[in-house]
Amino acid sequence: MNVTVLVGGVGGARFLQGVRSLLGGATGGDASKNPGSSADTEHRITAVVNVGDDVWMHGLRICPDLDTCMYTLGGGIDPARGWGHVGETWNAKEELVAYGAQPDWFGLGDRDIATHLIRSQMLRAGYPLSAVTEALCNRWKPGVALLPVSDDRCETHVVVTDPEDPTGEQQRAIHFQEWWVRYRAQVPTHSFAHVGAEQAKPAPGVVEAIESADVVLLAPSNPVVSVGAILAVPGIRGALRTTKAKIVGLSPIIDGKPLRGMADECLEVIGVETSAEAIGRHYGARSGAGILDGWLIHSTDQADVPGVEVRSVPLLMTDPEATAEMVRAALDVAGVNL
Ligand SMILES: O=c1nc2n(C[C@H](O)[C@H](O)[C@H](O)CO)c3cc(O)ccc3cc-2c(=O)[nH]1
Repeated sequence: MNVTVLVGGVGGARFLQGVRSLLGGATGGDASKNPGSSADTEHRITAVVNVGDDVWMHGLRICPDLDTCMYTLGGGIDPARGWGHVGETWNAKEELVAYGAQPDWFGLGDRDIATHLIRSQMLRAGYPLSAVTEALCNRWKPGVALLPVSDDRCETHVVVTDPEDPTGEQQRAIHFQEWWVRYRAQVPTHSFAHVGAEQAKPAPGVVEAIESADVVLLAPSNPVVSVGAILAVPGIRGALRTTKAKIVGLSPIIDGKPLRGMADECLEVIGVETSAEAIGRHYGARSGAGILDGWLIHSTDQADVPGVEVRSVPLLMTDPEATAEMVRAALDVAGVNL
């Protein structure tokens, strides 16, 4: 069975652990990566990963969502932070601060820098991000195929009231990372822009992964800056609207609020209420103008999403096994009983 998952940051990576735990994590034909499964139960898992958070910093290209998925599935993630390496040190960052180098508000770990050096070197040599990601995954062996949604630059920038402007009247666009890390979204925020989206194309294999899937899952990632940024790449929404696969989303809202991250701040900016129902309606039914066939919500939330089958199950990703049960429920809504 082919399962394709649209994922963003920390929540998305945790969700992928559950998908891999349930489906064994072969990435197509290589049973050695999936010992114990026979060929006929081969499952292919493809993650289409957000690149909207990607940023050039200190001359290095940083891809937070791809790296968080790669480190989480590869066993190198710092579980408390949810990003970056476990056992990380920060000497290079301290040296940069000593030089007065800006930005000084972004945590570049020494081990993490090796990933960015390899990636930046390969990008400068002309390799597309998808090839770079494949090369990095040869080391980390995530057990699922990690595809950037696009090889093109398609960064999320945020229009805010300029915190440096004493009059409080100036607006300016800052990179998502500055909004997220430096300001923690605590500045008056007006809109998001997916810079470069108009010219961006889906990366090789992405449309194919959606069109050839038996099931497409929307991870419980941030619906605006993760899933929304993926949908902003021309061709993605069209592939979702035409695939024969059932599309099932999982709500990132538990008990009316996001578990981590700042989905509520992001949703407020685009005028969507922070509720399982509002997000389900925001994604919309595929029988209408939207992309959902099914919508999983947490057991204590309610949602009526016209044209979409709603199922209420525990959505707390306490460990890969609990997440695997969420995935099982999502596949069941898609009509796949494992
Ligand atoms: O809150 C923070 N998040 C940091 N993150 C997380 C990142 O901002 C977010 O996880 C994603 O962009 C949102 O999903 C990093 C992720 C990386 O891959 C590399 C470096 C960082 C550094 C920080 C940081 O200093 N502070």
